[in-house]
Amino acid sequence: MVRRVPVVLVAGRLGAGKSTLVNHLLRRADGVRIGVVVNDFGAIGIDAMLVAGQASAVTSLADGCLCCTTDANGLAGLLADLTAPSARLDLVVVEASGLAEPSELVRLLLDAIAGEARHAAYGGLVVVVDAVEGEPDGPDGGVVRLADLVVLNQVDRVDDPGPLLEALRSIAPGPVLPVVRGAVDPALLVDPPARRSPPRSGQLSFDALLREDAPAEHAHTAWESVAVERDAPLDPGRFAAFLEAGPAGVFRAKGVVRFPGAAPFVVQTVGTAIRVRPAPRSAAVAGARLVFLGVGLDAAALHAALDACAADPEGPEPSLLPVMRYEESERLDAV
Ligand SMILES: Nc1nc2c(ncn2[C@@H]2O[C@H](COP(=O)(O)OP(=O)(O)OP(=O)(O)O)[C@@H](O)[C@H]2O)c(=O)[nH]1
Repeated sequence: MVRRVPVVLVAGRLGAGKSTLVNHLLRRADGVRIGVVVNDFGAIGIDAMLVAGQASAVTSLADGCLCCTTDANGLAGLLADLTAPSARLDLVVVEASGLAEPSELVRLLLDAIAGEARHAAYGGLVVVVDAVEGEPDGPDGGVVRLADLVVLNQVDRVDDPGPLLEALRSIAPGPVLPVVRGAVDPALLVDPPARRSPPRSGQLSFDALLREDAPAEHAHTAWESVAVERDAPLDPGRFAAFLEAGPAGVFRAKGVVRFPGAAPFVVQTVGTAIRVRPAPRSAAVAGARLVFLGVGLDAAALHAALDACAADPEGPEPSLLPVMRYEESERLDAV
């Protein structure tokens, strides 16, 4: 089965806690092999030094701001190396300098995925906001509006993070996670090895996700998952519109979906980034099996939304175009 390695961008202003978050991910990796690209502004490479020794692979772009790196041998080349099957990494985290422009970083990453870094997948833009300094109406507001996941860090340093949390939730398109010392569970970003496909060929990891759905075991972990199954095919247009709208609180979604008159598709989303590919033969579904990961999920609303995506059983076969727009190329070697 084709395997792509998610690449997560971690941005946020100076001192927000990006390095702390990356280090937390590395410490909590629990078997997940993480590669880190650190973008230090200036040639000293302090941040790279601070994460070195914990990551499976650490690479530093010490020559300046990551968003200025546009040559093919820059970010794209690095990501191509780190996500190659031979590197055997599960996740790559790019820690941007506090000076990098996140929208440019996302563009660079997507260009890299479309080009040289063909084994990479978009893993999301994580924006770290400092609970003391963060002002959604200030400079952070613009970045927060782009984030697939907002991490409200340093909540231990304020008496009541509630108002800022509410303000961020009102402008962020994705979930907002309040944490101390960047304590984000890596399982929110990537499937942990124990939950990945077992050796039996073709079985999909979301099966394991359904089984091992127990995020509450970690006190600091505030994310949750909701599984939705449907017996009847979905309408491609309605389902695509549902994903494009970005269901409230959802950071990642994955599963298998069937549309009228077509073989099943594997669907994966990070924020509003959607990827679709034909499902392996073993993934037989009559309608849909989906798992949503996020913060503050409304299970009833997700179930109702999927109900509203049902195809009209009496109607003509709908066009697959709204979904096929998101089909990823199958030019990868099977790995
Ligand atoms: N009290 C408290 N301190 C924190 C927390 N998170 C990070 N810090 C501290 O805040 C300072 C800045 O954290 P970093 O992780 O270096 O921030 P950064 O965003 O990587 O900073 P730059 O690399 O300069 O952009 C460090 O001294 C951390 O130890 C937190 O949740 N609570």
